[in-house]
Amino acid sequence: MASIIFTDCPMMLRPFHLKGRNGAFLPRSCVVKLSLPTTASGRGCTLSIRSSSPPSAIVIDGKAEAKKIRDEIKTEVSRMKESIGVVPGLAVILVGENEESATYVRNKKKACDSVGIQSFELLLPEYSSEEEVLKSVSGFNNDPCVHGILVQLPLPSHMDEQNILNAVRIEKDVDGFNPLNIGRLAMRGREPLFVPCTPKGCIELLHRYNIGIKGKRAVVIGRSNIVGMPAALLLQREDATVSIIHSRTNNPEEITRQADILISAVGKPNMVRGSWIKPGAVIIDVGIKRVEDPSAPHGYRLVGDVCYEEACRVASAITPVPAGVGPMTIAMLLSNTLTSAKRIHNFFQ
Ligand SMILES: Nc1nc2c(c(=O)[nH]1)N[C@@H](CN(C=O)c1ccc(C(=O)N[C@@H](CCC(=O)O)C(=O)O)cc1)CN2
Ligand SMILES: [Mg+2]
Repeated sequence: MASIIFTDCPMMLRPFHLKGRNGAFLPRSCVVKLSLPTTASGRGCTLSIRSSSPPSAIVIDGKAEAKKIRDEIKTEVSRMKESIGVVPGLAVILVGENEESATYVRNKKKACDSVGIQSFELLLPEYSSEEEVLKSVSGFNNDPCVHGILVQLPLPSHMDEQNILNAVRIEKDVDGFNPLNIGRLAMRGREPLFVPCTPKGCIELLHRYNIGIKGKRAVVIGRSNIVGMPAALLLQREDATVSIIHSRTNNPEEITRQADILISAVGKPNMVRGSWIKPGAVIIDVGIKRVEDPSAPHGYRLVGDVCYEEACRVASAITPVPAGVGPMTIAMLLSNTLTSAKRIHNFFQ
């Protein structure tokens, strides 16, 4: 069998233009073996191409970073338990039967279990009144075993979400959604007690990959209270020059093309095309949507806001969907809960 190796591929063949047997794009640096049909002499031929491809984006592995953070938290939780006999506790309130929310709540409970944080789950029916939810929040506010309280969003439409988030004691507001915490995040010289988990996870990923923020041009797509707005505030606190794009922004691609750091959090699959991205930019994709795919295990695939294959060719680094920002959200929730327990019990050794 013949084997030809090109060390400097003349065709500029980029491995990520090729798909492997499982249909996934091949990684940047790999050896590609091409099997050619059997020749008249009865001997087949394999071409091995070692590609010297131009750089493609580094994949920011949120799942791996989240695992490292969970391991650190687990150590701290057991140290706290051994030293002062306190186990951090997280209360999660889920109202209604939203299937995705139920999955996130289950995942949060599993994550708590995995690091030794005690979790208290309260499932309320869809038709609960706002007063019932407020009463539950108040119960957890006064429960000494609970150091963090989280109301899973979205809430059913008959409830005033803000009223309920306002009721969470700021010392236990591990989601960072209480207006006092958000207000402090927006003010120079003030520190919030907690920062919302998803934006905090985005910034943590940038730090962990040594991606500088100071002086950079950052663009955030989306202005939600949960992600877009706090992400913009956080980037600003890190001395980036920040622009926010929203549904009324004209020609968003002209603005995104100026971004050194682009965070997208709108939930519109593949909205951000390769042509929207400045070469070498860092892309943090917070969007996550289920897209029907009969060939996928559950009949759907998770797709981000950013057209991943196109972006990989332009950006210097990118978070995948799934396994990018999502796992960091839960890791930051555990981290906030531990911080809260330490603060409440003055455990600073
Ligand atoms: N009270 C809150 N409600 C909501 C928040 C929040 O931070 N606090 N954020 C989102 C949902 N969310 C957490 O609640 C969340 C979303 C996604 C993930 C995640 O790990 N995603 C995985 C894929 C998971 C899957 O298979 O479906 C990934 O991206 O890899 C975690 C948490 C809205 N509500
Ligand atoms: Mg979040």
